[in-house]
Amino acid sequence: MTRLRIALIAHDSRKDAMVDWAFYNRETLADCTLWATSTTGTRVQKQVGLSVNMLRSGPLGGDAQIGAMIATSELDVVFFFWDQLTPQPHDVDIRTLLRLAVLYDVPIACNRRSADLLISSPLFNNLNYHHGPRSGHAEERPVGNA
Ligand SMILES: O=C(CO)COP(=O)(O)O
Repeated sequence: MTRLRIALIAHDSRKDAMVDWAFYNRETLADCTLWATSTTGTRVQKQVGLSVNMLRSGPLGGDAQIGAMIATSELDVVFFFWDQLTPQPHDVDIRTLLRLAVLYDVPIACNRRSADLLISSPLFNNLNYHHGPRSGHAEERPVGNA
């Protein structure tokens, strides 16, 4: 079975939650290839002991790198613990990442309970297929399909 390719991202106020969540799910995550924005990834690597491929820090382009990886089918799942109460200087990059995840039908969990549901889903280990952009859109479904 090919390893799932996962991105981990957390805003500062959500990093403790990400570390806690990654620790709880460390056995599952250890079987995946992990990518992360650098501050998030450094904490997960040091505090959980998982091996993480580091991208740039979010404000320095890390979210944009993850968006580009989604567009080139290099990621299967994104866990993004997002702070909804603090303005982010790189908000435009964050929105691009979210837009591309939706466009490319890549599962993305933006809070802890969604992350819990996603990682515990019976479908989790079968997420490394890719539809390509727009495939979920009604106008591209075969005629006759509900
Ligand atoms: O800003 C981020 C996501 O938008 C996260 O970046 P860091 O992991 O480098 O803090």
